Amino acid sequence: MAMSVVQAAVAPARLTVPPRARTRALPARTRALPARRARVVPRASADGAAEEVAKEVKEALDGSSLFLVGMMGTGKSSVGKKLAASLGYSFFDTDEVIEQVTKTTIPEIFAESGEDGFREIETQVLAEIAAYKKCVVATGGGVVKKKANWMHLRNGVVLCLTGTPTLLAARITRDGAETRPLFKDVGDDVDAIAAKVEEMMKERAPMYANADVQVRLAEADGAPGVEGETLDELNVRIMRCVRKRIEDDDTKDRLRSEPKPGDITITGA
Ligand SMILES: Nc1ncnc2c1ncn2[C@@H]1O[C@H](COP(=O)(O)OP(=O)(O)O)[C@@H](O)[C@H]1O
Ligand SMILES: O=C(O)C1=C[C@@H](OP(=O)(O)O)[C@@H](O)[C@H](O)C1
Repeated sequence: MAMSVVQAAVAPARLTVPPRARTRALPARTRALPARRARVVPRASADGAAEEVAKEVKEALDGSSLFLVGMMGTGKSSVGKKLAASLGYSFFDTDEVIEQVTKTTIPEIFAESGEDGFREIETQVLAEIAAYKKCVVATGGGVVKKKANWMHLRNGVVLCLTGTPTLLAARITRDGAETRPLFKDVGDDVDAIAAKVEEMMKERAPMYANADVQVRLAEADGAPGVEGETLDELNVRIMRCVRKRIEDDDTKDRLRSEPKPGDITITGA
């Protein structure tokens, strides 16, 4: 049998999770949760809490995957690995899989095929990953822009990480803006990067709002742009948010229910 792009890209040990049944993978948006405003959940102490909350979230998710969306630098890849470890799920980073499959870097794909070329590969990779259960998937920041991608994201619970442009710009600057092709003309001035982040956030806000769960990153009191939470604390807080959302809505029913009109907003798809 021909290998899928995902199978070709990841180690066999990562692929012990059986593909989800066809009937669950196909219907677009059929498992959407209604749109919800951001919920503030108190800061979490990571000490000893991760295991307990992970057990409850795992039960509540009942095998559904968790898709992380959000702007560049919100930490989807970093915290995604922790979430997967806590839940005993497989971890995928769509950007990483794209680079493994194409044997090219993301900046090179943008340079050679433009953003449209990159988005085509991104959709193909997302479609394959979404066919598996029990995965935490860190997506690229622009995945929300394409309508077709939501069909795949809706195979699981979609969680959006948000942060201030100042915090995200500080992180992007630390990493080096040149690693992110959409910032290639902005330079490495942190204020210019923050302005660009803000502009992109405005454009994408209606699409990020479609996520089932919204989690806002913490900043240190009175120190904009300074981290206010460790990754372990964020990991626990995210799991609490997911658990709360699932409990509120009795996801066992909701994840399989028909969406209501207005559940999903896509612009520029
Ligand atoms: N909670 C955190 N505290 C400190 N640094 C973080 C945190 N989360 C992410 N980072 C850092 O921010 C940068 C962007 O994180 P990354 O996971 O690559 O984001 P994304 O995948 O959303 O683009 C990385 O350098 C990462 O180490
Ligand atoms: O926001 C975007 O459009 C993009 C975000 C990047 O991923 P991260 O969000 O993981 O940095 C990567 O997919 C590409 O550079 C485009």
